[in-house]
Amino acid sequence: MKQVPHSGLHSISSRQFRVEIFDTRILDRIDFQIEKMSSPFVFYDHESGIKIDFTHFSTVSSFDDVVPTYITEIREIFKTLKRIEKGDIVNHTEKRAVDHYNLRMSESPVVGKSLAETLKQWEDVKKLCDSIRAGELKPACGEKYSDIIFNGIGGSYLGPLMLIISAYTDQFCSVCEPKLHFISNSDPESFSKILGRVNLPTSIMVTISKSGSTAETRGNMEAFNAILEKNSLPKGEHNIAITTKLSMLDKYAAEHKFIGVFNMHNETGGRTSVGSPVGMVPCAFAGLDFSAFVKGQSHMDSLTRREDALSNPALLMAVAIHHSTITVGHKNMIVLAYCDALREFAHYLQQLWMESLGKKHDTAGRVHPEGQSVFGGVGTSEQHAFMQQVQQGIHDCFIQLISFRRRETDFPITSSGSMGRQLLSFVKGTEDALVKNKVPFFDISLLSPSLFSIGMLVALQERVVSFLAVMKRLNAYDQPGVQDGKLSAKAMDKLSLETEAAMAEGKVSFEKKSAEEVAVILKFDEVNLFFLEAILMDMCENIKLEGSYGKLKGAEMKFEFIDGQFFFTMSW
Ligand SMILES: O=P(O)(O)OC[C@H]1O[C@](O)(CO)[C@@H](O)[C@@H]1O
Repeated sequence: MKQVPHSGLHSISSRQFRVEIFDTRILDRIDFQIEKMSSPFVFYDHESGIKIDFTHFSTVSSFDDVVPTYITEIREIFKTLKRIEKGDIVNHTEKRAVDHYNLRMSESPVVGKSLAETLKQWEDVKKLCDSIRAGELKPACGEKYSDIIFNGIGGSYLGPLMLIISAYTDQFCSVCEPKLHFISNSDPESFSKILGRVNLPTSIMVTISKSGSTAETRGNMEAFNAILEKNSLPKGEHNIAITTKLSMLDKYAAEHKFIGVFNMHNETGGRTSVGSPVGMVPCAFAGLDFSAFVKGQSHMDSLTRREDALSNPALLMAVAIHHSTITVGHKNMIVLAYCDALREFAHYLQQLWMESLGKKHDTAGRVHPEGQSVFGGVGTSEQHAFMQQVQQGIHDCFIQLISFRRRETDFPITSSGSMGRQLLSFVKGTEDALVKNKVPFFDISLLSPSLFSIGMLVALQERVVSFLAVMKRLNAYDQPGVQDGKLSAKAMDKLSLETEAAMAEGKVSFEKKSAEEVAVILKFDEVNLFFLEAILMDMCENIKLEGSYGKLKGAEMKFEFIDGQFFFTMSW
């Protein structure tokens, strides 16, 4: 194993590896050129200042040993990369191309999709949002719009939230004007709290949904619009939509004359949509320069498109991670970002990585379960949470540490010199402890948490995920598993409505009946008792709550728990 000194890495300005692999599948000889690397273990980009240090990714002895063993996969990676950029169908499950890289390419081969087109769309978005922010566009009451509620879930929520938190931390609601709010879940309690904070006549709900039919998002919009109606406020003035053309939401927005509709492409996946209007509109309302973000993505893409494998940062990361997972079996990745600006970054990555790489089948349709669990948060806070297990408990993970080298502000602190220097001590202190405890990690550092840097980080992770998917032979761009829960929730919705209707119809009463017996009383032929019992329990708790069981007004319901079973009583 090659020994790399703890500090003072060797400087190799230009080195060539000629690699011959005695594998009959490989017909040509491949040359790897290392140019801008100070060592095979450190990647550094002079232009942006991003540095990725693999020195302590101990499951990889050296890239010049390990990279050549993945030549077949690397060839496939570059073939796929080109097919993606050309707009070929690469998501075979959904039969569509994948265009998030094209949206930020200076010279994209796909007509109508490029960095220039994206920046043009950004100008349109900004125009509308700026006129709302400046009070040029006002609702009927004549006052300036005061509150924007972003409504979306998964990729239609995590990216926007991450961008806004990166600029304002979690204080965004009190800092931004208009005030910004997020609703994602179906959660009546948080929805009610948001409604309590906003001034309804000067509020806008921005509904973000690629499909335009996601149940939670649709439900939140419906509830908001019902409240507008109750208050005699027109829907159009208080709604903006971001969706694909002709989706259910798009049609609804046209019908109700929403003040803004911004379309995203069918080829833009939910978890990679932050570079589309999904990220633009939140940035515009928050006064953030989205163009810097997308230019950061574009710059990173130029680095991760490099075919000289050892100077392509995403390829090095993908090889290191893939090698580690197949040789040691590390299935957990912990992301620790040492900066409050990246508070939501690990959460964002969780969807990007796990929805993309957690698959049952490979691209040939064979059952071959894969996955990469992602956990994380903000360092140093997480050192006081899960780092005990990571350092000394089971060795089932590798770590990504992310930090920034330049500060805009600092405050003196006796023990460390300053607050910023204390943070650095914690980054390096953690790394030293990881080395001592033999936990592999790589360290990414950038200049400052600007939108450009965050764009680079997002694009880097997207590319690593794309590359890993090729190495693991899976489709990174579909998510059939998410569908399972969605379909079951739909079935539960149906039963819930049927139960309410059947009870209301005959003003049904019963005493001390099990869910199974209630099903017989309601004349349900085939019923999922697991669902029915949950519905009956919910009725017991909420039957009198306004807005919950409208048809059961006047009914009383209670349950008893006898000998390990629930029995229900209903009366009117
Ligand atoms: O933007 P939509 O269509 O509402 O979907 C939201 C999220 O739901 C998913 O389809 C499944 O979780 C994600 O891929 C997507 O980000």
